[in-house]
Amino acid sequence: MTGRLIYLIGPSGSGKDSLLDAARAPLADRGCRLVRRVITRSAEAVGEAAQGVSAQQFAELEAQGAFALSWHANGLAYGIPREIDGWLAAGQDVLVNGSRGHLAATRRRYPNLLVLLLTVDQAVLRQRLLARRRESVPEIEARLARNARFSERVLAGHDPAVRVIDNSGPLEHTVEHLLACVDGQSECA
Ligand SMILES: Nc1ncnc2c1ncn2[C@@H]1O[C@H](COP(=O)(O)OP(=O)(O)O)[C@@H](O)[C@H]1O
Ligand SMILES: O=P(O)(O)OC[C@H]1O[C@H](OP(=O)(O)OP(=O)(O)O)[C@H](O)[C@@H]1O
Repeated sequence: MTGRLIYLIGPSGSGKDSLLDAARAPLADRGCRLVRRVITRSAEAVGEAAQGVSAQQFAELEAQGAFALSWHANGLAYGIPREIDGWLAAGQDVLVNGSRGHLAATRRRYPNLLVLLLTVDQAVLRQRLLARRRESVPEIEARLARNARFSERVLAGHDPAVRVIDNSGPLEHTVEHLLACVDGQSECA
């Protein structure tokens, strides 16, 4: 049996990286793999266990077929290494930090996708992005503006394959909710 691709999406600053970091050990206990993304972001700014590459290196990797999924957003290019297909074929679940903008394309390639949508109160979101200090203030404003294109469209569908996880409260609660979703428990709304 093939594994499930679990696609974690949500606004910039909603806590995707923090959640994946905090859930790393319990996910590993469940045999769920996390994949290291390839991003055209400078190594100092990466802030997650990602491989930083130049735009040219990214294009070369993409042309070589190194990515199972890739997209452009926020002035950056992001790639999900093709090794996830081997893990899925071997029956392992794989959780990736995904893109709302690339959701439809990801679904076409992985129809049985489980989508986890991480949300956070809008005011909290701005504060968290500013406190993170990874982007400049104009870049943060651009990321906040990008949200308007997605959140309602994704939520409005009432799609049972999209599970909503709120991260406005303590991260430990969000980790529990994530694990309940991965375990397929009914309290994962
Ligand atoms: N539940 C939480 N409570 C308080 N701060 C959080 C919580 N989750 C994430 N953060 C903080 O919010 C900021 C954005 O989180 P991050 O994981 O980088 O989000 P994303 O990867 O979705 O952009 C980081 O500074 C992080 O430490
Ligand atoms: O289509 P969207 O849902 O807007 O997502 C676009 C990209 O932005 C996020 O990455 P990035 O690590 O740059 O930002 P984040 O950590 O602040 O979410 C997310 O993981 C996607 O790769």
